[in-house]
Amino acid sequence: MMTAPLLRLESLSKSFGQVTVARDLALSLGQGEALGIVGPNGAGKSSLFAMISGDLRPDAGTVWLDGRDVTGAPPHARTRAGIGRTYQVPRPFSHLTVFENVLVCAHQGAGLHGKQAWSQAMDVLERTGLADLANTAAGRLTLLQRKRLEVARALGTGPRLLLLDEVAGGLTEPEVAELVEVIRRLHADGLGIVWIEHVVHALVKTVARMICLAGGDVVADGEPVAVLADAKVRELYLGGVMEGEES
Ligand SMILES: Nc1ncnc2c1ncn2[C@@H]1O[C@H](COP(=O)(O)OP(=O)(O)OP(=O)(O)O)[C@@H](O)[C@H]1O
Repeated sequence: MMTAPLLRLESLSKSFGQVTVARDLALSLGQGEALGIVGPNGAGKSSLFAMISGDLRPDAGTVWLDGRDVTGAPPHARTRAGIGRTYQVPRPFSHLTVFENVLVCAHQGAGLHGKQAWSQAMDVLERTGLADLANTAAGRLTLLQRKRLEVARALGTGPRLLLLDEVAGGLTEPEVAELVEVIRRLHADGLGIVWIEHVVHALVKTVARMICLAGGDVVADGEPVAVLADAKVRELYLGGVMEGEES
């Protein structure tokens, strides 16, 4: 029997008045695949995540997870079904510790209790390099640590599909390299990943496939190097050089 794709978007459409964020969009992601998404500001990238995670209802079209139609499912049901996401603006519980923040996600997102929730949270802290900061209040973290915590909170919900929204933004080059290592390991462990990122070179080091979104549609889809060399993609970026690509 053929395995269903991890994620399939079929004829997805969404507009806010005159602004179209998805235009009959189709996309399929295999089990354990890592996909990068680039595209100019306002291309509809975050809106796409919102439609996958259930924060935004498409006007038309279907979202399939593991062959199941989840289009009508609310966000918490999609989290239970295996979709974990980060947000561009992280909002951890700043008065809670790093461990407690992830524990809440294991409890609420994955429905785990007691020892199971504890061991899931500890495992996630190890995988994201936050174990030494387990007892630090989230409000005291540096930007890199906050970005790691955002990934950790998404992982706490026990996803099979992880949606990363610009987690490398604002970091120094060595910090980007550290984050890339964390994400590469998650992917190597079999997690399906979709990563929206303006820091293009971080994507190139992590994913084997990239798409470029513009005007609510996929304008290029393929190997990262080929997508970045695509004439349509280069035209979308002023000067033809994308942020971070030169390094
Ligand atoms: N809830 C909303 N109501 C009205 N317009 C919205 C809403 N959400 C997004 N938009 C508009 O839709 C367009 C696409 O936004 P979106 O955040 O999806 O783009 P993006 O590709 O993620 O951009 P960026 O790279 O800047 O994060 C923008 O013009 C935005 O202003």
